[in-house]
Amino acid sequence: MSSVNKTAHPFDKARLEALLSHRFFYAPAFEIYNGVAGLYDYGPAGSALQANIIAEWRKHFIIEDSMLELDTTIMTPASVFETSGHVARFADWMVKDSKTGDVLRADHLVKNVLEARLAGDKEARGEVAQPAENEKKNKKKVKKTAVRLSDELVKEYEVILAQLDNYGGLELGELCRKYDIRNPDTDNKVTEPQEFNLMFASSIGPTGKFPGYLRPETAQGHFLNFSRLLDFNNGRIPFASAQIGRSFRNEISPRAGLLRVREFTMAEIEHFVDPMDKSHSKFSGVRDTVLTLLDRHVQASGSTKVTEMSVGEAVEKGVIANETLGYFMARIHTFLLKIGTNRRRLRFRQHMSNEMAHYATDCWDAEIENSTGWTECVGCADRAAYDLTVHSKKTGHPLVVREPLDHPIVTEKEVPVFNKKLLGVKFKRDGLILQSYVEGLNEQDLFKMKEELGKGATSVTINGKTFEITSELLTIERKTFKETIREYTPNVIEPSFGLGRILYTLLEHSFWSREPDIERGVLSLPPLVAPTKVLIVPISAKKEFEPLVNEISAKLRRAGVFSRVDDSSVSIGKRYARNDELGTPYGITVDFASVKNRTVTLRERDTMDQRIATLEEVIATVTELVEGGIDWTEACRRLPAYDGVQAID
Ligand SMILES: Nc1ncnc2c1ncn2[C@@H]1O[C@H](COP(=O)(O)OP(=O)(O)OP(=O)(O)O)[C@@H](O)[C@H]1O
Repeated sequence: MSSVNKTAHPFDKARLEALLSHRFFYAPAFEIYNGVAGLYDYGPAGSALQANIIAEWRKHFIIEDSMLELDTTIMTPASVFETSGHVARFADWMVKDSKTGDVLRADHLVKNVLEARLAGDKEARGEVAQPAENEKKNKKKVKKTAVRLSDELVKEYEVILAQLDNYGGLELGELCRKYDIRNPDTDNKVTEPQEFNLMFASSIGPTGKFPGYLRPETAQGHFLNFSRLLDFNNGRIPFASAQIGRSFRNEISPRAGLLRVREFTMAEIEHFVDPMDKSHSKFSGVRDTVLTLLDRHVQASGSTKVTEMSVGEAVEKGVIANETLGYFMARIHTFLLKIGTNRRRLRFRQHMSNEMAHYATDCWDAEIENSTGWTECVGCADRAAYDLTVHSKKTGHPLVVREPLDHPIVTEKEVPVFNKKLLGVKFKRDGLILQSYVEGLNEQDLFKMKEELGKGATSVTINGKTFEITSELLTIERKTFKETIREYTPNVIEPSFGLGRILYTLLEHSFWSREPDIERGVLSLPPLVAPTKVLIVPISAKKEFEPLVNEISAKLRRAGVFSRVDDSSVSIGKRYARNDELGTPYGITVDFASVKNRTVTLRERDTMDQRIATLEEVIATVTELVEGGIDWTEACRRLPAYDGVQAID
């Protein structure tokens, strides 16, 4: 078996982008109308890759944990987002170039400028070599100049960068002034940060009187259907709902390809759990999963040093707030590795206190490193009872769990009992004021009143008016109550995935160029998610290959393996090179010997190793390879090597 050196050529973003565009993974939407920033169309390869990631997501999360899948509407009445807090708070801070009026996202501006200054300082100190040409191309960032900074300033910049997500508009404005942060494109000063709401506003119906928004996340659709979901789940908790669908955010300046777009596919889970018990029945199965963690205390100290820790230990030590949150972090980790994310480039970063939504109790982002730095690809938050509580309060619809108690709770209480007739006669309409006042008294005050009434009479003063109360008018009685139902609002743990970010970072992690020819790009996508699993390559387009090619296609189809035939007129080598760029892991070549002997060759993408065997053996092996039952080493053990010549008996 040949070995492969995937790092012989350093990562070259421009080459990857050219490949993705040329092979139509995705492209700017409305391109022939000059495109619109932040909107992309996926082509056949990108759509198939996304569909395969989604299919695995469904298996890994929905099927594994029997989640309840939903498909709720995108267009949402404004009242829903007023209640959820999105109308008031779903915003980013923007600044404008004081002369050109160009708009920039304030936190991104601070980050890009300070990072460029730190890089310039390193260069001035001679700590880094001049970047290679292709490294420069990888970073379409702010231009850096080799200027030496004081040690104090370096420390200050590092602390700011480690806590950037913690800053609001005021602080970002102060940073721009204090460190003279300007628009890097023009060197002009920028204005004070202003809030910009990221939701796309719309109007439902012809009157213009019914405002709506395109949803910026799928979550509200889960919360609004909570009662139905609970009912579907036979009134039992915990359970989780899941939804895969489009979301829309009017991002201020989307310039990072698929990493920041204005329309994207999300996959979200809302796990509803008892606030008194956030343990998870399957936690023991993930306890030993080791995660790379960057907790909030480390960030607060201005560092980005990560710790490797098992989920079990992190929950025990209180680093991760509870078992359910830990369970999902471990499952997210396993999912991302399964689809091909590089483990060394994956970490979980905890939100700092200001960064977290005010109602959330703990929140971790799965961040994936790529050519732009570390990018949040999955958010995993404990949203407490916030969403269900606010929607319930607004609509009057109870979004609660009612659970029969195993052991009813029996309590005794003092209860005021009025002689209603006498109350009306004596105090007329003010009687109601007195009644509600007395009913609102606590146990201790009622007890005191009872004692006084036992002596004949008492009095109370409400808003300056005194009420004389006799024991004929009011008695305080001790009554027994039996509670058989516990009613509570569940808490919600929410893993929220952005599929475009996961897909793009996966493409970066999979991309390399073959030695010695840098032009020969390869995408080493795992068979699980590769758009096409097997390429069938007849040596030429001659009619005599057709029956065998059709037979192989049909057999692979029957085995559930997605294949394509490439019988174009270019050389076999070129056809394989094209499919290496598409990430196709296996190729079956059909030649004259195949027609005669029913033997075909099987090629593996990364090593370019070739094996030879009968059509049936090759199909059985490739099916197992695609299903993940065996790896290429095992396939090599089973099938003899092909030395480049097929004997024709
Ligand atoms: N503009 C976007 N383009 C692509 N994916 C996005 C975008 N905004 C959010 N996502 C994805 O949706 C997931 C959940 O959204 P969430 O609201 O937690 O993101 P966010 O904190 O607003 O992201 P950011 O801070 O990067 O703007 C993110 O982890 C990310 O994968």
